[in-house]
Amino acid sequence: MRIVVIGAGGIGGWLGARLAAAGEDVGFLVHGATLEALRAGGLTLLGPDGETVARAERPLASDDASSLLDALGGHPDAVLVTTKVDAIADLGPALRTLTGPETTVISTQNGVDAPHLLADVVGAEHVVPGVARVYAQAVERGTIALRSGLESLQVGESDGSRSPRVDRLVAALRVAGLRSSTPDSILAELWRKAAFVVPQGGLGAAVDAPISELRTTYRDAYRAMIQEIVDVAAAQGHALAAPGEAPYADQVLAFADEQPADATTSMQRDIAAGLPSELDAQVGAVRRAGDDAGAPTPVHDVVAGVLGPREAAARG
Ligand SMILES: NC(=O)C1=CN([C@@H]2O[C@H](COP(=O)(O)OP(=O)(O)OC[C@H]3O[C@@H](n4cnc5c(N)ncnc54)[C@H](OP(=O)(O)O)[C@@H]3O)[C@@H](O)[C@H]2O)C=CC1
Ligand SMILES: CC(C)(CO)C(=O)C(=O)O
Repeated sequence: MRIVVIGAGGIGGWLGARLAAAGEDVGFLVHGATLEALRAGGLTLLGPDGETVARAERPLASDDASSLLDALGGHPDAVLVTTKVDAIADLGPALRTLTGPETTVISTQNGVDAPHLLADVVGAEHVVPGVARVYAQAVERGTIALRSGLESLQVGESDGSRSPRVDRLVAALRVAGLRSSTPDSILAELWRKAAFVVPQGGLGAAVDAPISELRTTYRDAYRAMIQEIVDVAAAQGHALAAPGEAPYADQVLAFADEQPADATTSMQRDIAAGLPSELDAQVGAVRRAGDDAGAPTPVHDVVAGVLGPREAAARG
C-alpha cells in the first residue's frame, strides 16, 4: 500500500517504522527539526528492552504534501494522522492535497473528537477512526521507544459496516506485526479507550499522581470519572460493556489495578512538564459530549477547572 504518515512522534514513528519495515510504500509528512532528523539519521524503533526492532535508513520524508505525492507516484491509499489533536487544525491544506478519490484518512488520536475534525476537512466518506493501544515515546527526534509489548491499532468504519478498505488496512497492520482488528463499533471502542485514558490523565494531572495513587487514595473519584464517560457514551448510544459483563467502570478499574505503579499518560506528562496538552481534546471533549447528550460530568468539570489555568499558561 501507498501510505502517508503525518507526524513522526510516538505514534507516527511507531506505525511508520513498522509499516515501512513490512515493505509498504511509506512517506512521512513532517516538519522542522523532525524532518531534519529523519533526513540526517533515519528512523529507529526501539523495543521495550532498548533493542532496535525496526529501522528505516533513508525514509521518504517531506514537509510538502505535493512533493510526497510526486515521490510516491500518486495519491496514497491511506493517510495515518498521528499528530496531537490540536495540530489537525493546521493540516487542512496538506490533508486536502493528500486525499485522492480513493484515499482513506485514519485517525489515531486519544479522545473522541479527531474523526469529526478530520471529516470536516476531507469529508466523512474518507475517514476511518482508529484506536491505538501502545506505549510509544519519541525519546529524541527520529528515535521512538516502545515501553511495552502492546502494539495495537483497531480500525473500523464509523457506521459499523464491513469494507474492503478497512480489511486491507487490518491485513497490512497485521503483516507489520501489530495486533489489529475491526471491533463491532469503532466509535464505542474510542469511548472505551477514553474511559481508560482520560480519567487516568485528567485526574492524575490534577492531583499530580501516577496510577498507583489513583487506584488507591483517589479510587472513588477515579471511578466516578470513569463512570461519567460510560454514562456520556451510553447517552450517545454506545454501550461500553457487553451484555452479561461487569459494569464497564469496574472493568477499567480492574485493568488499572494491573498497570505498572508509576504509569502516567502522555497528556498527564505534558501537563506536568508545563507544555500545551490535549486537555481540551480529552477532558473538554467528554464535557462537550455530556452537555450535548444531557449527561452531567461533574468530576470532569472540576478537573478542567483545576487544570484550565495551567493549560492557559502553557499556551502563553
Ligand atoms: N504515545 C502513545 O503511546 C499514545 C498516544 N496516543 C495519541 O496519539 C496522538 C499522538 O501522540 P504522540 O505520538 O504521543 O505525540 P508526539 O508529540 O510524540 O507526536 C506528534 C507528532 O506530530 C508532529 N506534528 C505536529 N504538527 C505537525 C504538522 N503540522 N506537520 C507534521 N507533523 C506535525 C510532531 O512533530 P514536531 O515535534 O516536529 O512538531 C510530532 O512528531 C495523541 O492524540 C495521543 O493522545 C494514543 C495512544 C498511545
Ligand atoms: C496510556 C496510553 C499509553 C495507552 O495507550 C496512552 O494512550 C497515552 O499515554 O496517551
